[in-house]
Amino acid sequence: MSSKPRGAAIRASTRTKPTAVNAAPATTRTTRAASKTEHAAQSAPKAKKMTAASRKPLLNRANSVDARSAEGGAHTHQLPEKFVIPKSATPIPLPMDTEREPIQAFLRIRPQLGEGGPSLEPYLEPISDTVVRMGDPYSSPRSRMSSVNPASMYTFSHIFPPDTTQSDFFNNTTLPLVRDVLEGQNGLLFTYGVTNSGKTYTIQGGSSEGNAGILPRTLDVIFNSIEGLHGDDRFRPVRLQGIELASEFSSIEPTAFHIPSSSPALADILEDSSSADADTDPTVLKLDRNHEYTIWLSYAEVYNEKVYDLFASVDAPGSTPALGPSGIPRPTSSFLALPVPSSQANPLLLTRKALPLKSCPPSDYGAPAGDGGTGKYVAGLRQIRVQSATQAKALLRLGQLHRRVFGTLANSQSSRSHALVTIKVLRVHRGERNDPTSIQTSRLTLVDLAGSERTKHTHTSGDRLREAGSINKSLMVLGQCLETLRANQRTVARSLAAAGTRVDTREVKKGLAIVPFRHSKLTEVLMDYFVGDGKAVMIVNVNPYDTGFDENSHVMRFAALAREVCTAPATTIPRVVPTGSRDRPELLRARNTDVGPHRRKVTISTGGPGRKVSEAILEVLEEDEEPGESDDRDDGPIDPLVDALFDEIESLRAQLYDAQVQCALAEANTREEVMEEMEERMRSMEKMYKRRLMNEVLQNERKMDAKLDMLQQTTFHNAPPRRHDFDEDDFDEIESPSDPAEEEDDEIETSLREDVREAESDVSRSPSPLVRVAKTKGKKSAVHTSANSDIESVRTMDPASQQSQAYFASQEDFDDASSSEYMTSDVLESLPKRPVNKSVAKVAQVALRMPPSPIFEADVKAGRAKPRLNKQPTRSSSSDLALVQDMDELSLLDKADDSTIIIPDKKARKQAVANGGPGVEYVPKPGEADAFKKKKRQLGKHRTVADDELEAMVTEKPQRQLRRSVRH
Ligand SMILES: Nc1ncnc2c1ncn2[C@@H]1O[C@H](COP(=O)(O)OP(=O)(O)OP(=O)(O)O)[C@@H](O)[C@H]1O
Repeated sequence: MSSKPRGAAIRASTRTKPTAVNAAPATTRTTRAASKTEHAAQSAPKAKKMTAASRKPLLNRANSVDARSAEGGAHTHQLPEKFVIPKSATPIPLPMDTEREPIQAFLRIRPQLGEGGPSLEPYLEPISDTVVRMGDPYSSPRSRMSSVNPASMYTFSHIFPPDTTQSDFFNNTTLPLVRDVLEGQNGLLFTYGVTNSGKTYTIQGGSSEGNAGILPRTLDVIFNSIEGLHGDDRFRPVRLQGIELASEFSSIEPTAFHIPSSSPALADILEDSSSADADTDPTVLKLDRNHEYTIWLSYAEVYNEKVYDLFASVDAPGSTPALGPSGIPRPTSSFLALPVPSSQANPLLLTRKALPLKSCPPSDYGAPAGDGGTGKYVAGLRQIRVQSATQAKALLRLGQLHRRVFGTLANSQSSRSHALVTIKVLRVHRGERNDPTSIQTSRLTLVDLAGSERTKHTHTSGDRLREAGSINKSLMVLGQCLETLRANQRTVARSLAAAGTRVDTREVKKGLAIVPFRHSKLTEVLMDYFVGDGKAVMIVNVNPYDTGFDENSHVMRFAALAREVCTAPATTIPRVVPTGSRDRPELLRARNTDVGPHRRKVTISTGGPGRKVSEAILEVLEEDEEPGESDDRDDGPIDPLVDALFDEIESLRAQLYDAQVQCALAEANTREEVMEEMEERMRSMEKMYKRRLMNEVLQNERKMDAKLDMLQQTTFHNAPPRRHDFDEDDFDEIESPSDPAEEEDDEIETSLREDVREAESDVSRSPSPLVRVAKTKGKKSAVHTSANSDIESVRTMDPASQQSQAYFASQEDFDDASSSEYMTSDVLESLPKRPVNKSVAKVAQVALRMPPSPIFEADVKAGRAKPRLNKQPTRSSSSDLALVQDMDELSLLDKADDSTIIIPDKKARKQAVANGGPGVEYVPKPGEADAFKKKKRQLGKHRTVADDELEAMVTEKPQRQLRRSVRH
């Protein structure tokens, strides 16, 4: 074992050289790091040489904005105004600490994709390149449901607008970490955000050219940079930091690929040709060429609070090589090579085993035995050596396929597990390649966290609910760890400030809170990055058009919290688990509710444009880690009570969700019932109004017919109208609905009765000849007086009324019965009030244009009546008179008119004479026919005479007949 602190010295000398990319921040950092490492080199004990990532004080790095602008400014596209980031006048100061480095939080805003929805307003507005304002678009004033302030400001290390290219994003967030890992430092990068916010796109990238994410770019840059510097694989990494002699299966050679069987295999179904190498990143970092590098990959997922190896089934070397559809050699997997069963009855059973977490032995860190390690490793996680970026990408694709197989296929586009890709770099000086103690180990872990959505937005149940619960729990624990770390760091800072340089660190540490890393597998795996050394970068992905404003606000608050946490040497102290809590079985039971293998069926269905649609039914068996396999040594703070409380929170969350679902269902049911009731009501109302309308139409028709009859009688009949023709019974007949079904509806009946009452009052108000007949029976002496007064009143009327009055008055003069009061002005006035009256009014108007009856004319000629027509001449009074004369002749000559019938009216005459009292007798006028014309009664025949028909009948027919008579 060499006693020279060569590793540190070489690192220092390497890092003084500026790299080709991102030179400015590298220079700044290198200078300080060099002096620190030189100092460390002098004091570092020999044993520390095994520790690849020696604890170096990290400095706050320059924000990547400068680098970005130095590269010529990537954001040349036209952005929506909201996303044009103004140059910040006052840069937001990041917390500076020479001993610690805060977690860097970058915000990436997802663009609005053509998702078919309306163009929405984003609720994020960048104020500067580090500050963003977030305002709830749905709450002004503040929404009842929203638990966050309507508008909040959040500060990030840098904000990347929606049009940031993958290349820019990588250069400014991940490239410094890649350089660090190649230089021996650990790094952690994790994406955080709600579902569909672009986390996977950021890590893995899109399918089109130039859209490769930070993971493939990282691999490209690493292999570009170590070109010609590959080491051998005599040693391999174990655990977190350890190294051991490599076994023969630790790497996959290009020749180790084999051709799959001829029957369709899972791989054929799952293979996504779009994920082929679309593009590669050409960036090359300048490295110390005295070193050799070997790169190792591991791929784990944390699903339902269990850790699984996504490379678990990758085939060992010696298999037949295989080529993927894109022509790129690919590793194979015993799972994916399995042929898909043709029958659905026998699903393909895949089994995988959860891996336990164990504490790293102190020797891995070069610490003396008895000292606790700072981190945990996944026991049994395969670490595979890769020799090219292509090979590494193919291997990762394989892991991704495994993730898909075991993931939620129903939710295949969404990550339901946390995926952790760890790239381990073993670096050794060429001159010391045989000395395992001189090998440096560093690792970069890229984590694609599952979406932090709330269950209520994803309508999850069953397995999905379980997944969501696990995701939320792990993220919640992560947040609480960060919160506790921040609080502890503040406590330490306050103690240091208060006590000056002389402070008992043991006393300070006693006052620190326990960081609850062990309450979630995710935080347990990542613990080393937070309490050990290295650098952590958090990428916050946000979709500002997403409906989950509240969830995004929580993400932003989480980011704000993370930015205040510094990654530093452990601030936690090992605590002995309280003995009492171990004896509390209910707490332990609460913690181990998920014990036992979990079985679920998965249907994989793929296809699409240009691809065959295939389906495979799998049964997935997820076995737990062996009891006792997990490292439960009291090397870290753990309190079962806290664990139980976390579980309680989860179960309460599930209950809350259930309650919300119940509420939503109840609300939906109530809405549906109300809707149905409303619809039923609407239907019955519609029915009722239809019936009512029909009744009204029928009623109007009857009324019109009755009034037509009445008009006909009063126009052509010289005898007093018979009560039978239009009396109360007729109205009763009109009133009472003929259809018994109509009586069902009380409302209609009431309405009808009102209508009829109105109609009755109309009728009673109108001086109907029939009514008057009833009233004036035996009052013949008054007839002429009344007639005279009416004649006088005509003079004061308007021309139209005068015309009607004149006509009826002349009729009255002519009639010897009490027909003196026909339709007077008040009747006509009342006509337009109701539909029935409108019709009657029309009839009346037509009747006004009718020629006077021949009987009336006879009276006129005999000088017994003075026609008002002469007194009140109308437009065509002379022609009317001529027409009347002609009609007189015509009616006498042509008795075969089919529209009228001649009936003797002896009875009516007799009645008139009888009514006239003693001494009254009927004197026929010269030429007067002993008959009257009566229009055929149409009432009972259900035939309605249209207005125009009636008019034609009344006006045109006589003219036609007149012409005929002239011809004769
Ligand atoms: N910056 C971007 N530019 C273009 N498209 C993007 C961008 N970010 C995300 N997308 C697209 O948005 C969709 C959702 O992204 P992605 O799957 O990465 O979300 P996610 O946060 O990983 O979701 P989940 O947590 O459910 O896995 C994808 O179709 C992706 O291609």
